[in-house]
Amino acid sequence: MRVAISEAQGLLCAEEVVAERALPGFDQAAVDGYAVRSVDVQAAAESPVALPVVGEIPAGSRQPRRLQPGQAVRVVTGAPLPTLADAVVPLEYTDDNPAKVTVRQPVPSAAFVRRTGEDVQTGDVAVRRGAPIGSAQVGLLAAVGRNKVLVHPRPRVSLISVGEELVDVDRTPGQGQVYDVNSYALAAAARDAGAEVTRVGIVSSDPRRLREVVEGRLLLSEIVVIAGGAGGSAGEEVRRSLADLGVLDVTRIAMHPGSVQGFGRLGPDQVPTFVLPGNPVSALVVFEVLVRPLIRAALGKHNPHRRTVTASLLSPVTSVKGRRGFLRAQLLRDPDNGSYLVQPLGTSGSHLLASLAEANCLLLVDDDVTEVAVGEDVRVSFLSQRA
Ligand SMILES: Nc1nc2c(c(=O)[nH]1)N[C@H]1C(S)=C(S)[C@@H](COP(=O)(O)OP(=O)(O)OC[C@H]3O[C@@H](n4cnc5c(N)ncnc54)[C@H](O)[C@@H]3O)O[C@H]1N2
Ligand code: MOO
Repeated sequence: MRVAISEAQGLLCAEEVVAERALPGFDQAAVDGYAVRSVDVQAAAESPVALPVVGEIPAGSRQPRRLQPGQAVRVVTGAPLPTLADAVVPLEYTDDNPAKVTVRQPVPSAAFVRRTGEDVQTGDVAVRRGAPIGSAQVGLLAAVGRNKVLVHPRPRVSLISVGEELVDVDRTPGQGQVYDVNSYALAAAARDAGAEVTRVGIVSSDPRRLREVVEGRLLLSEIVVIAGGAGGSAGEEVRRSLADLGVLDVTRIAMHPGSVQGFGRLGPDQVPTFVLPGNPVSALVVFEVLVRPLIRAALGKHNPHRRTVTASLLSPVTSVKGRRGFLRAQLLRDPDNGSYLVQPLGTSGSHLLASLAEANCLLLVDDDVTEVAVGEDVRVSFLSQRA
């Protein structure tokens, strides 16, 4: 997608931006002073040299100027250098006399001159394909005269919560009702991953209503996420109501938390659609493990995965046999030698959200491992710590 450079910040460049003009675009003064031929001021090493001043060139001057041997022209920073001049004498080396300037110190050729193309030459790649566009890249694009740039756009992600027990945080929950956590938490996670987010909120699991909402979102999304209604009879209902939009496979995945999940490619554009488990921790962890990398890949990230490190375990952990564990934990640094240590938070309940809020990493346990002892090395995946 081509966007205005003012909209490109935070995205990855999707083209090799070749400079069609040099930067600087012309030889120019780097300081306020006097443009001269350097040979004419060489003698200032022994005694001051006086040169007649034949004019002044402001920045942005369009008039071509020419210097005769033995003359000086007053210039300001950024002013085009007159032809024949090969150096600028800074004001500080002169008496700044506007009629006849006295130069007290010589300058070598090319001194205090910004040369054409010394920053970027015509034909150079100013911004590489895959480069993150930050303030410096936006500046460089402007400097080489580009007002638009090809980027990987933010994928549009829609987040829907289903569950008859849910109420929005704006309402007062009745007996047996709970606040909708997932659409808010997942919207935040999707935004953090770099997506453009639509939080649809709670949608009734009435089959026609759910189908209608999902069908609408499929037309406006690159990814659709439905949280809740993965397992049991509710899951069956969700699957049935979306059946004519495409194949949605609801199954068990060998991970904990978050075993029951669904995935399909729905609608005319085969939009990846996830059905995440309803338990808030499970929903966030499955999003982290399966949905986030898809968003990162869509953004053009070379490696869409989180950074992982090896850390030494501070308390023993147990994990469910036959399922890959993603345990909430705190990653620390050993104050003595800086090595990584990891403190598991000791909770595995998928409804215990406060412990996920405490965590800054997920401790990864292979599916064939059920126990890990203190002091053993484990793999740890970072979580976002951005406020
Ligand atoms: N007989 C079995 N029952 C369950 C199993 C199982 O293997 N056998 N697995 C449990 C696990 S683990 C999960 S996870 C859920 C998956 O089923 P659903 O995706 O249909 O989840 P729900 O039943 O709708 O909800 C589970 C739990 O989470 C609460 N929830 C749901 N949505 C939200 C939301 N948006 N905000 C806050 N809380 C939410 C919901 O109230 C439930 O307490 O199945 C288990 N049962
Ligand atoms: O599927 Mo559940 O998510 O393990 O909590």
